[in-house]
Amino acid sequence: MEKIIVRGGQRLYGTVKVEGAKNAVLPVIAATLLASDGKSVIRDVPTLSDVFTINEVLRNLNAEVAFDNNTVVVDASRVLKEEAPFEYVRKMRASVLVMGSLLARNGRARVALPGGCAIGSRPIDQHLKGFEAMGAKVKVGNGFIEAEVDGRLRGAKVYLDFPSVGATENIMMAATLAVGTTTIENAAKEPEIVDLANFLNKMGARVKGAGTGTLRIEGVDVLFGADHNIIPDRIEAGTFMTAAAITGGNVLVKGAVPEHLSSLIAKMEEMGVTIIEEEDGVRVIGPERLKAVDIKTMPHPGFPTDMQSQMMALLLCADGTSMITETVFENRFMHVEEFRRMNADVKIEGRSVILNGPSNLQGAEVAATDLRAAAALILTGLVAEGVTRVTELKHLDRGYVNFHEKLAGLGADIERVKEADETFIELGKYVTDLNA
Ligand SMILES: CC(=O)N[C@H]1[C@@H](OP(=O)(O)OP(=O)(O)OC[C@H]2O[C@@H](n3ccc(=O)[nH]c3=O)[C@H](O)[C@@H]2O)O[C@H](CO)[C@@H](O)[C@@H]1O
Ligand SMILES: C=C(OP(=O)(O)O)C(=O)O
Repeated sequence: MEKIIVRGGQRLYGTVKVEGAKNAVLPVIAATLLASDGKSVIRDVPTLSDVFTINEVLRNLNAEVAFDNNTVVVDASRVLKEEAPFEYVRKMRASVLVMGSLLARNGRARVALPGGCAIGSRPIDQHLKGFEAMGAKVKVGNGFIEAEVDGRLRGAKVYLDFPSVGATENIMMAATLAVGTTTIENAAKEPEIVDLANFLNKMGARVKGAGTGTLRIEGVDVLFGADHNIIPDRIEAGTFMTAAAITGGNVLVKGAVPEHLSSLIAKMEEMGVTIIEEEDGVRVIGPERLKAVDIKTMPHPGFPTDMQSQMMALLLCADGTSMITETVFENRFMHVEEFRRMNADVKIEGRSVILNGPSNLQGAEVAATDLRAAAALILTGLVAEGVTRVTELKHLDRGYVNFHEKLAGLGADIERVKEADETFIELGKYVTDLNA
């Protein structure tokens, strides 16, 4: 078993560079399946386990995929298969994003039911509602969702009950090759939706309104491979901004796009953090004392749920009482119990969490419950007294490239070890002490 070991007490200084966005690259790679002609070249791709998984899903569907030097090249011009099996969907829910492309290309898609995960039940009813509105027949059985259409999908009006990111993406991809025009009302407005729309338009699609609540997609007959650079990861950027703030440090987060981070910047400023927009990123200077604030997660441009646990780490260090309300996922507080193991004064009340800060944080052995919780526990370890050991790093690797190395580059006392290595290191220290 691998662990990250953090010894608290170092302020972070320097520059850290963000990678391409996980949540942009996964739908973009799924969209490459729409190109029956030509190769797609996707650049600034982070080397995350989720990217390896989506690449495997595509290979399994008979696409040719190469991944080297942060660049993914996809040739999806061969006849595609139609099934995404459970072994991939189980590893990564975003595998369901191939459904829209497959349905549009093949007229048929069969994808394993994703089921729930650590942050909520996460149904995909809104995705399916969109496909049905476009003329697909959807059947659920034996652990699979099957969608099929006679001939081509037809443009339709789709109203989403909630501005779901995945449903907006899946329906948008399906609509690009439909006959006629599709409108998606109450669409998600996340920067990753805009990135996907830009990629689709480069492929020859006609998508308008990305970034607003109404998307209009005029179907075309054929799409072509295209060349695209993925936007910077606003959640990775926000995580490093939090690392700077929590340690009272001074860090330039290179590549952070302020317009993608406006709710986080506003909340950090309310807490007394200095944020300076520089030419190539965002500089964060942590204050001596942080102020308590209330936070409610919302769809973009509201406060992102993917920053909720990192912000919880920061609020544990603030003076006074804070409240965090989670409105996007019904069960995204699994990390609270882990924070409590670090002596955090935090309790859950319904869909909110109440924090009385500053907590007298102490190092402990804690387990990551999802990828953002993994990052948040490590951030807490940066300021806790003593040693924090974080396990279940498979979650971290889904969303962060070389997280501990980037933090070490900023001055954190952090290492990643295998359990056997740790015993060896401890033994080494013991022998050194004996010899002293
Ligand atoms: C790969 C990716 O991009 N993941 C992001 C994406 O996930 P994802 O696309 O899964 O998130 P959604 O926006 O779809 O989900 C938001 C809420 O809507 C509900 N819902 C969603 C679809 C549906 O058909 N029915 C339904 O009820 C979900 O259970 C959840 O409670 O957006 C989330 C919300 O910003 C982020 O936390 C994830 O990091
Ligand atoms: C919840 C997240 O991702 P996913 O939707 O891929 O589980 C996340 O990135 O925080």
